[in-house]
Amino acid sequence: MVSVTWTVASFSLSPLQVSSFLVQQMHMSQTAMRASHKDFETAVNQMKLLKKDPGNEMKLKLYALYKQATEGPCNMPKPGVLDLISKAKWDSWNALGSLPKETARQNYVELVSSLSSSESSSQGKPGADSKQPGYETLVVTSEDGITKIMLNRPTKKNAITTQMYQDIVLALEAAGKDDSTITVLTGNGDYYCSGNDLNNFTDIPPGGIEEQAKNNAILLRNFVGCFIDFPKPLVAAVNGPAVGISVTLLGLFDIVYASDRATFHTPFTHLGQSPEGCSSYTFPKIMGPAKAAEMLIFGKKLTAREACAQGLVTEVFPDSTFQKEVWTRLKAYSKLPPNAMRTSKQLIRNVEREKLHATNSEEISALQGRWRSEECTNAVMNFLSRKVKL
Ligand SMILES: CCCC/C=C/CC(=O)SCCNC(=O)CCNC(=O)[C@H](O)C(C)(C)COP(=O)(O)OP(=O)(O)OC[C@H]1O[C@@H](n2cnc3c(N)ncnc32)[C@H](O)[C@@H]1OP(=O)(O)O
Repeated sequence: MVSVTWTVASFSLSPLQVSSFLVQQMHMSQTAMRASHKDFETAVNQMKLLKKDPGNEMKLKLYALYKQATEGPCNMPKPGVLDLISKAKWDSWNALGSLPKETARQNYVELVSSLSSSESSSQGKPGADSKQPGYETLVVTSEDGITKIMLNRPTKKNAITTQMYQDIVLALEAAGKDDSTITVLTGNGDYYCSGNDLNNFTDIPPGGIEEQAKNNAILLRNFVGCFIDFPKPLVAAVNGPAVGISVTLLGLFDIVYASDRATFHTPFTHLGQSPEGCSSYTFPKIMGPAKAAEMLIFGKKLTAREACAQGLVTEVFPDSTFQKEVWTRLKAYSKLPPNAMRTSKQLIRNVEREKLHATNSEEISALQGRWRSEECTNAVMNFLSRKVKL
């Protein structure tokens, strides 16, 4: 797939953010010393050396300032509303109005300089997203008969990128074949997972939204299929709030342990979308049709205790002792005879395996329609431009 992105001084831009910051930029440096063309060139090169992605909002600001500094006020026709990326670029640049080129240059230089210094001062600090060799955004460890797959984008609430869907599939395939007896999925940081990374929708291939919907459908079918067919006991350690697909998938796990800080939220309607992860089948079966409808159609958010009362969660632990209690329990389970555990899991799953795959297919064809809809496009745009927070 060729992703439609912008490259400004080595960073690809794929966001939707129209920030009032851009307007503030117009006034920010009017009294500051003017940056020379050489300072500007140095800043452009400095951007190439940054190790950390500065985030979509910042990339948009830089894009707009760069264009203003090099070409002057926005002179392009306004793109159509469905051309999300071009529209966001246009909005950002256009918001700079008649900001003089020299001021834009100065603001660009200051912004890059602040990025460089915050990067050098935060190097090695805990809490930042870190990359493990092999996987971009997962940490996979195997110990005491347990393979742990940890989502590792804490600064983005562990939102699942396209790459991450593929990495999770690879990690599950490997875990299914390794020596461990139990596999655990969990999140790093304060969130378990905030669901699909909504920026995935801005990565538009040459064939446009149609092709994007087809690619997402293939990705999702394979991803959910892996959970349906996972051969060993699969446990979710829900360490914090869970949103979207990270909630719906829970119906395919064998055990779900949750911190009492966790919440369970499936805002599909708000996003102009429909349920996935086989939840249109598993949720009514687990909690009854009325409770399932309130979650899946109306986006009702459940606390951990409510989710437990409704059968989606196996057990809730106080957040302060969550890790200790869960891992002690799992270590004991991992010593049980592995083949007997696998056989029992397979027997339970075989009863409804076909039904689950059929549900997965049906949900995905409904979603393909949703992804092409204006309701979905507008909702995603709203989130990415921060007009609403779910
Ligand atoms: C291709 C297969 C498709 C499968 C479809 C699946 C359906 C779903 O999963 S639907 C659910 C999608 N998820 C959401 O709608 C959640 C969106 N996020 C939020 O509402 C909020 O971020 C939050 C409630 C999760 C957290 O709010 P909080 O104020 O605590 O933190 P923020 O400042 O908003 O987040 C920090 C940082 O993380 C970015 N981020 C968080 N979640 C997502 C996400 N799902 N997609 C993209 N980005 C996300 C957020 O933008 C912030 O980034 P910046 O620091 O760069 O602003």
